[in-house]
Amino acid sequence: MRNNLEKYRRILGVKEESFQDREREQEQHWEMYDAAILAESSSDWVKAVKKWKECVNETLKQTEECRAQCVMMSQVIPEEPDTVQGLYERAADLSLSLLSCKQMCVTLVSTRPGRVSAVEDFLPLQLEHLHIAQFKAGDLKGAVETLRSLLLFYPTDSDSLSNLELYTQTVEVNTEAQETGPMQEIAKYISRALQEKRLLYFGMANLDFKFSDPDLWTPEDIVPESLRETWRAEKEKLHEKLKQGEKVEEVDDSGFYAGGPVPVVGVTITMDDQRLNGTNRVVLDGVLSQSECDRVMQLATVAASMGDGYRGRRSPHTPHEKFEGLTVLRALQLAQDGLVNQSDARLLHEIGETVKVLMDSYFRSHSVLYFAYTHLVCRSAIPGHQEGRSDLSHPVHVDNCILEPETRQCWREAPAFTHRDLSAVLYLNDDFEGGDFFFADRDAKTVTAMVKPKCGRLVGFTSGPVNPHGVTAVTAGRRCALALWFTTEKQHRDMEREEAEELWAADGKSVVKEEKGEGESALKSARSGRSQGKERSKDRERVTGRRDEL
Ligand SMILES: O=C(O)CCC(=O)C(=O)O
Ligand SMILES: [Fe+2]
Repeated sequence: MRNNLEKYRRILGVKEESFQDREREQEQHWEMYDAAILAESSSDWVKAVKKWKECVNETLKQTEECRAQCVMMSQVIPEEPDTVQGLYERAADLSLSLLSCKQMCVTLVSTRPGRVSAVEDFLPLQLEHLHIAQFKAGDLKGAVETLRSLLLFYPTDSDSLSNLELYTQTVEVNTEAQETGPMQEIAKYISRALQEKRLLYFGMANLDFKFSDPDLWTPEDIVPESLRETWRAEKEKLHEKLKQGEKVEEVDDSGFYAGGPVPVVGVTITMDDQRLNGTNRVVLDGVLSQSECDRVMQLATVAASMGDGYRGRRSPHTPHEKFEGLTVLRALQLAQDGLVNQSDARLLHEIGETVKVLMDSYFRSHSVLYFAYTHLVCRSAIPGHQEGRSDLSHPVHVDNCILEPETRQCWREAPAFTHRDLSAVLYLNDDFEGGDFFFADRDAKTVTAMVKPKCGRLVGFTSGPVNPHGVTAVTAGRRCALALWFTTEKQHRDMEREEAEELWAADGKSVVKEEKGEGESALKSARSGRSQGKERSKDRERVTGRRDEL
């Protein structure tokens, strides 16, 4: 649907005003939510405060709009039910249904469009983030107000109580700040919710009304005695489920198993799962010789200056760095135009073949592996833009799903490249500052392992939720790496790579260079080992799948 909308937008004569995206209007709080998380990840606390406040207000607004819809719907009187009900029962049923509809708005508003599960405790979660951001931004009065609002949801929460003590004892807090009460809107929200819940639970206990409470914070004393035992048991079950979710998440169900052989002469395993504190991760050294690194670096320099930047954007991740990318096909086209050496363009292609052999062998699986996307990427620090910088060169992410650090969930859905199964990054140099690769926990904060790039070092891992990762800021110089992704889904194989191979084949040269004992190459055994060139030319059919890119 979204893709179609984009297509219509591009049709000649269609103006932006022709579109009114009603769905987007209902998604604004998610945009604010994402902006707030982003601001937090770069420690921009002032912005985070602003975005969290907007998010809380928008969430309350969306809730009101949803509740108004319930009122509209309730004005249509349903037909006479089959069951024989007295007038009072019927009236009670209708008004309880209205209340239940209003309560369900919590679930609707806290479910991202296109997803099935709601973010539990959505409003308390936002308040939790907000008070921390306020504290960090130095707005202690705001932090006290937000924390007191959060305590209305969970009055006995020990973490919140000790935070409150910390905030109110901080020297800079004046009496006015100390006496700040909770936000009025939140106080009203809670007291209205409690009134409604009381009636709904009464209906459950006495009128056989069915109601499923969308909140985790509902206090026990709201629930009538007769329902308490079942209520407690259900709550216990829910907590158990949430805990289970946390436990199983570290199991990699990708179907890949680290620990296979490394069948390339000169390549050694430097770090395995154990050294990298995780699952399905590896660091290999000796994949490229120094002169190979130099040749690819040279290619990057020439090609980048030819303007194959990152689709006109300076950097997709940070304004403090310049980001340049080059694909195999683009390298070949530049070679055909005589702008770079044919042999260097070909080297880029061949390195990919070696990496594929290594990844395929080390991460054992029953599936056939295809290239999904390959590009050479350089990140350069922009001089004069490094002072006081606290962001990352590449924020913590997972390659094939959208990581939501607050809930520790990872959503395997667009715009993530969901078909990516294995990721590999092959480094080319180390003459820059910063730019370390790191694995992180799903909270996107706890670093579990660091890898320092250097020529010929390859970091490989499964592309799913067990392997969140990022890159620290490049604060001086230029850091280049060849990033490769592999897929087990044939329809998502890299058609651009095949196009490049066709061009080479048309030139009367085989795609994979024959082994001639080039002397310098650490790539020897691999390149001849596993070429799928011939196989590819057989299945030439066009795929309609989305073109892969960064
Ligand atoms: O350059 C690196 O070290 C990692 C890059 C990365 O994670 C990515 O492009 O997805
Ligand atoms: Fe990545």
